[in-house]
Amino acid sequence: MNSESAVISSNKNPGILQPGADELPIHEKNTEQLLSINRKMAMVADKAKLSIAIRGIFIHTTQIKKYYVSIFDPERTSLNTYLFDFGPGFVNLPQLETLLSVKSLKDGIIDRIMRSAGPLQFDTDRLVRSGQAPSYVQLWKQTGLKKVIASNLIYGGEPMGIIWIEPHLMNIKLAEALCIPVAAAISNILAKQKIQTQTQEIFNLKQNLENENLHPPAQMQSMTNYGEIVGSSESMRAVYQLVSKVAKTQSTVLIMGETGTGKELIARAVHKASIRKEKTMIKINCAALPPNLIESELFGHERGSFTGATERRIGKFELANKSTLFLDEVGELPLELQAKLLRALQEKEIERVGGQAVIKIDVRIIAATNRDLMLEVQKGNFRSDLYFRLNIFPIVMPPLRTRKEDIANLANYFLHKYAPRSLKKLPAFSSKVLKQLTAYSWPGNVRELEHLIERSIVLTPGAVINQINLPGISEDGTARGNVGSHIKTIDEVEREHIIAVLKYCNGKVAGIGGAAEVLKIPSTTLNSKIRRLNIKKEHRLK
Ligand SMILES: Nc1ncnc2c1ncn2[C@@H]1O[C@H](COP(=O)(O)OP(=O)(O)OP(=O)(O)O)[C@@H](O)[C@H]1O
Repeated sequence: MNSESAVISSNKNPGILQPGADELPIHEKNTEQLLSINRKMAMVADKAKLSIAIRGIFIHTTQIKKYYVSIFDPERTSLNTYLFDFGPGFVNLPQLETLLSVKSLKDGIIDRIMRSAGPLQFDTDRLVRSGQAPSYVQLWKQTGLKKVIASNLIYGGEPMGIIWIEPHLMNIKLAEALCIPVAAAISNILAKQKIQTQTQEIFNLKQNLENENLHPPAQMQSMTNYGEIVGSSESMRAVYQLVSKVAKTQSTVLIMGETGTGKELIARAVHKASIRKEKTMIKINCAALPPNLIESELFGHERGSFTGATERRIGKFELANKSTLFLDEVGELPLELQAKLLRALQEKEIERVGGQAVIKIDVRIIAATNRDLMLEVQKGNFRSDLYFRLNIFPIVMPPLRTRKEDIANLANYFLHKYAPRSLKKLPAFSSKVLKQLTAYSWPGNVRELEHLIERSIVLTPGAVINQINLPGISEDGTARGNVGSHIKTIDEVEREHIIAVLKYCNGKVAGIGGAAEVLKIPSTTLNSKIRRLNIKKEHRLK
């Protein structure tokens, strides 16, 4: 039976040759061939080697001259050419790859192959003559592919693609048998590629992360590297730079700035970024204790060294050994103790009160003050030698009024910090309030802002904070004269309070839910106050 007689064609499926008629029995030679093919395919590690292996097998073993492999896209809606070899005359035709790709799988050929349990053989001329041939079949004709065997490439039970072979001297069973190792090899290569891509992605992400840690953007640095410190203004960025410069050294740091500007936070940031970070930073507030107790607090005392010293006590210097000692409000230290502190810093050793032994200490000092220490030196309140000893690496904290761009971020940060504590849903600031916050001069700096936000969360009934009481700031958010220079009269305070309550009650004076009820005064009294304090209708509404 010759191959021509194998063509059984119907009007329904023109050009499809039914398998069976031109098959030769698989004899021993074929089995040998298959074993060798399997072995070769198992060694293949990449696409180039696969191409060489297939060519070797096809051309030398089965004399196939033309073949190509198409692979489904992940959604299985198109077939893309993965590999093709049409012989020496076609190597310089890269467009073949595109032309052989298939966009619609329901073209009467692909869908049929996908449904078929085994390979199918196609007759190019018949398909073209039928007038229904897709463009890639036209290409078969142009490239001299007279017949094509197409077989599903299945791996792990999943269709991967199709292999198209010019069946020179090949029976269809052998073609089918060939597809199994080819599918396995392609699947291995694709899996390896996927792992390589993922490994590269992970490597890139790690690289990005390392780069970010080395050169963090300003906002990230303010929010993450230094933990709970908020602020990305230029002056705060300058502070972060100083922190990162000094942290890794052993230098004494002197942090200066008004009260509430975050000096302690910065001291903690320096400690946390230093090599001493594993040990707790020890803090002493030099203003919080009477002078006679500070010495014992700093250096410790022996039992019986003074009245009330019933036990030996370890001082902060000893506690801070191998760590950091934060001397807060160092400007308040009495002169006599300044001399003892200076000695401890110079000699790196201390003596407990009432003790004889000299104790070696390895302590890093960070001091903070809201005083102008140079001025205190001039006034004779602070020893100049101690000042110079402490002022090795100064950091000056900017007051909040000079970095207004940080106010909204700080306010939101405190909102997130305190709203959950009062079991409230996170409220938002009205734009009027944000304007007021920005206009205010914040003499108590960040601490004042923090307390105000905490209070406002408690006092705000709704989801929006649209009322905030700031001295010297008018309703529209503009500054009213010099902050702090104006002391409010009782009438002013009363007027503001009544206006606030009227707004809260939507302008209602009397009755249930009216301002008089909230203020617990008769509505007649409230009305007379409204008249006397010149509160107009427009003041009462939000
Ligand atoms: N940049 C900031 N970001 C977030 N919170 C801040 C910031 N600055 C200050 N705070 C908060 O404000 C409060 C006061 O800060 P801190 O105690 O560090 O100020 P200080 O300058 O040491 O004050 P004082 O001189 O009165 O001791 C603290 O609750 C602190 O957490």
